[in-house]
Amino acid sequence: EIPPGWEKRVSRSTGMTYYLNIATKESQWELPSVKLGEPLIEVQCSHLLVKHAGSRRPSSWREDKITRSKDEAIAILNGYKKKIISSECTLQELAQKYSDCSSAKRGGDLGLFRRGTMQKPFEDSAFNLKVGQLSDIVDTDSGVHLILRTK
Ligand SMILES: N=C(N)NCCC[C@H](NC(=O)[C@@H]1CCC/C1=C\[C@H](COP(=O)(O)O)NC(=O)[C@@H](N)Cc1ccccc1)C(N)=O
Repeated sequence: EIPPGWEKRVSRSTGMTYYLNIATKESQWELPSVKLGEPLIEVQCSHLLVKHAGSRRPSSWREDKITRSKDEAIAILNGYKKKIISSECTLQELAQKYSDCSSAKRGGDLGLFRRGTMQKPFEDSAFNLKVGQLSDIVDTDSGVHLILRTK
């Protein structure tokens, strides 16, 4: 059957069935195969980062000197999570406006990455998400994140 995070579509021009990745809007003819039990080599994620005074680099494109407390950053991120879960906004929309990471310009998209690239708490969360699944709040030296696995 179709793995989570994908949708079956019929091409209007050819009547052929194709598969659409709900999060990345990429499409492909072949049924996306989730080879169960195979080690997951790389994933694609989008994230929303809220930095705080204790972040390793308390500065971003949004704010030159970030002084909010970690508790405040967590409260802000919980507010964003509620909006995403209620479908009021998408993570991409909120990341574009509010993420303290340079990936904000790409709706938080980090591209495909392998283990060993991101900080451990981020990697552990990302590689445990199903495609289309949103993480809990993840704490790294950069700040606090929401992660959406898109591939
Ligand atoms: N694709 C890669 N190889 N990029 C290197 C990742 C380095 C890695 N980054 C992290 O673990 C966190 C989690 C996601 C973003 C991130 C941190 C910071 C923000 O925090 P700060 O460093 O100010 O503390 N954003 C980045 O790194 C951005 N280049 C991510 C990115 C942006 C645009 C396109 C692709 C990737 C690390 N080992 O520090």
